[in-house]
Amino acid sequence: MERLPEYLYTPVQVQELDRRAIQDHGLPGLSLMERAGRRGWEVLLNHWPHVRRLRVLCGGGNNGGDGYVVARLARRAGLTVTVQALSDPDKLQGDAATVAKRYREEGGRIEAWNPAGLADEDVVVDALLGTGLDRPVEGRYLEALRAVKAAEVPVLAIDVPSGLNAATGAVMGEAVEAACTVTFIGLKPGLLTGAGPHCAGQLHFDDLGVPAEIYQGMKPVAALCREALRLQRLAPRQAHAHKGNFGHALVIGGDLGMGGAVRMAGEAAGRAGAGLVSLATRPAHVSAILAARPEIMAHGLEGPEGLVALLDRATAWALGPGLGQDPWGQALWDVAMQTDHPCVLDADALNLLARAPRPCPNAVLTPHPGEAARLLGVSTAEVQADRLDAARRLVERYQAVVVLKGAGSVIAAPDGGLRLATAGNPGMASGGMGDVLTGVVLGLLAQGIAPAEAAEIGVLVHARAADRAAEAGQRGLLAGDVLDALRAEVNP
Ligand SMILES: NC(=O)C1=CN([C@@H]2O[C@H](COP(=O)(O)OP(=O)(O)OC[C@H]3O[C@@H](n4cnc5c(N)ncnc54)[C@H](O)[C@@H]3O)[C@@H](O)[C@H]2O)[C@@H](O)CC1
Ligand SMILES: [K+]
Repeated sequence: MERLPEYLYTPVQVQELDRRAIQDHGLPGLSLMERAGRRGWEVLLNHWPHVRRLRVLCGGGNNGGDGYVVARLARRAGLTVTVQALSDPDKLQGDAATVAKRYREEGGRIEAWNPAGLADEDVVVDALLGTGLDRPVEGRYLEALRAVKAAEVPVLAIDVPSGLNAATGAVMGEAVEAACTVTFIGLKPGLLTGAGPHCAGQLHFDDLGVPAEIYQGMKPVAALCREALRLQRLAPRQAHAHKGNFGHALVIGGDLGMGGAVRMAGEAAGRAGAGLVSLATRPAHVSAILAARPEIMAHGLEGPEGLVALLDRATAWALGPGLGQDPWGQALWDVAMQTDHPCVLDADALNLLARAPRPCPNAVLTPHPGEAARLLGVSTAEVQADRLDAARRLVERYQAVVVLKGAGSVIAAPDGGLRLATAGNPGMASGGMGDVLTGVVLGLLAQGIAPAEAAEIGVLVHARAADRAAEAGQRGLLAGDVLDALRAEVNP
């Protein structure tokens, strides 16, 4: 992926930035639009250097205006260009009306929307709706979005894939699934989470040359996970380091039949650099774990007795992988939740927490959308409709650092900080991936990294390792493959 700016702004904020650039800094809106269209055209040529036939679908606002600029440049370059307007082009206003006129003055024609021949185009430019989307798509727009999808033609989306809510990453009825998107002035969070990564495809950014001052005083709604933080916190070790410097990680979980989860979390904690790793699990799992991973100290527990001593020795602990919600897991939960070392709560620990909500100021919670829904008492669809807001509400309710997993993981901290991960891939949708993330975050906590930073770095390390492991293919990627790839990511 292209290098993207660190800070994210909502569509409404981007419209305000746009206004500042034009009104406060005297940048003509028309030159911004011309530059947006030119960047669109450049990205298009870069992706599809052999394109001959182009369909440009233009909406009735300024996003459509960007489309007319692309169309004009494509005609000049000798392409066969069909422009179709979804709203009456004679009702265009301002800069959009001007660029449509320029397009016509060079001999370009504007047709009404018509799906005929769509599948024969080399590329479709989606200039229907951008940051001005304010309601679910319906009518002609809906028909067009469906026809584009059905035609299976590659799409370049201008600014935002039409129909995607760029604030939240939710689909407003129907949305374009673009091969790539070129977005302007501010990176919008909806492009990076929920349905956003799927709809946007490869993301390109251009600030349209607006001066840095316009961003001043505008508080970003979120930011990307910091690569620089990963490099800083995972700097090379000192030559005289010993294992006591890197903490003792304890993973609690693995009820009968679920020993794999706790073992993977433990291994991940070790791969993330914890000095020592202990597991507290059902006695039935101990010998298999020791045979496979003799570096780990595996303790068999029939009940909570003995857990206090293990917790006392740990620098940080994680509860949840394979824990179950039966009396065994519940009893371990009751004991562990008395201690105040930094911890990770995952899987069934989150389900137990949802049953008896309480503040967890030392914890990192790592829910997937279903667990997040239970923690908030809402549906999974409601969580996915606005993942940033769901993460924020989880922080408020549980006073913990929260990692809301799923495409575009969101990390939310009690200080109000929101971070988004751009690394990761759909190969990660397989069993055990969450256990590995739990272990990575735990391993970082054990080394003394503060919870919010451990969550941010942990998500980055985990996703980057998954991307590395997926070089051989996403389908069939196993959590164990990600485990194997972790070491390269914690030694940057
Ligand atoms: N000078 C500027 O303002 C610039 C604007 N830019 C482009 O302009 C876009 C924003 O322009 P606008 O504010 O005009 O907004 P849009 O072009 O995104 O859309 C606004 C129009 O769409 C309608 N609309 C909203 N939701 C709809 C729906 N669900 N179905 C059908 N119609 C719907 C609105 O009523 C309005 O008429 C950006 O995304 C970007 O592409 C760029 O050209 C950069 C410069
Ligand atoms: K668009």
